[in-house]
Amino acid sequence: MLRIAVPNKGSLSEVAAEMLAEAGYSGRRDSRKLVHTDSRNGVEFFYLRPRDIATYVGSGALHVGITGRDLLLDSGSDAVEIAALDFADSTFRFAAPAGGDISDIAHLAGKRVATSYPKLVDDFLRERGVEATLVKLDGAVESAVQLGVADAVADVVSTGATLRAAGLDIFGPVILDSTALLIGGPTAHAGTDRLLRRLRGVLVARKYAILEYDLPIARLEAATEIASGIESPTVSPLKEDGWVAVRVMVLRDDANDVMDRLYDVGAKGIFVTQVHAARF
Ligand SMILES: Nc1ncnc2c1ncn2[C@@H]1O[C@H](COP(=O)(O)OP(=O)(O)OP(=O)(O)O)[C@@H](O)[C@H]1O
Ligand SMILES: O=P(O)(O)OC[C@H]1O[C@H](OP(=O)(O)OP(=O)(O)O)[C@H](O)[C@@H]1O
Ligand SMILES: [Mg+2]
Repeated sequence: MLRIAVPNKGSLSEVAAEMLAEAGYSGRRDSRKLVHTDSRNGVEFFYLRPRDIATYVGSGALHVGITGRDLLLDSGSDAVEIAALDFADSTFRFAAPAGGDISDIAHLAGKRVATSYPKLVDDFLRERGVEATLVKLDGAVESAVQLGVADAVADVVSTGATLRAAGLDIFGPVILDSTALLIGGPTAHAGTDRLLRRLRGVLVARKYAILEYDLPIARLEAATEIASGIESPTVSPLKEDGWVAVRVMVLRDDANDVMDRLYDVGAKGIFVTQVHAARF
């Protein structure tokens, strides 16, 4: 069985569970359950704290796992990235009181920096020769400055709303661009490729739609320039002479714009349908 580590709590857990369900796996029904076997698909899910997932996978106890790049790097584990999963995008940044005297990483020398990701921050500052004191907190790091336990923070930033509310401004270089990942470790398993193909299928199904239209064959070049598809459009003859039916994948976000442009080059009966699952 392929042994997969999945987040049991926090912002990654729900999206990861949805993605696995869309990929055809069964999941736990009871949120207190720590292990779930999907025997039909030959996989066993272990529900673990996101922060611990890289440790389990890096040690070889579990074959693969879903976690954030920031958590992977902070763990110091030997686990490696297999694929990005297109959710939980964030940046990892320094922030300090707006209008204060810390606006560059050099200003952190001798200061206290609060973070939940001490290895990530320590590695970053050490490489740049900045000696600061790290204050390790579990969460809600943005409050550390107001509460007087730190002079600056290093934390996950998505919209920036949490920092703004705490009166903090981002400064310095981006420490890391993070996203949710499928990670792997030293224990290879033949089932990993199938899992990856399924997860990629979910990403494609979420991102793309199927566009179909009829077109005078003479306009085919112009139309395929507008929508060229992932590989190549499928072109079938229509009963009416000189016309073809075209089927092509388009980015969902572009679908309406592409439809307008195809209409302008003479396409008729243009419609878009949703992709429910895909394999590439
Ligand atoms: N607001 C956010 N937007 C995008 N990704 C986020 C956000 N907050 C946390 N993450 C990502 O989620 C992962 C952190 O997982 P974690 O379980 O700590 O989430 P959490 O929601 O902070 O949970 P907890 O409340 O237990 O701290 C990291 O990879 C981090 O980059
Ligand atoms: O830039 P924003 O969109 O405001 O999001 C960033 C915030 O989201 C996460 O907090 P979370 O809710 O996970 O709380 P935590 O700090 O206790 O982990 C993260 O740690 C930041 O605090
Ligand atoms: Mg958090």
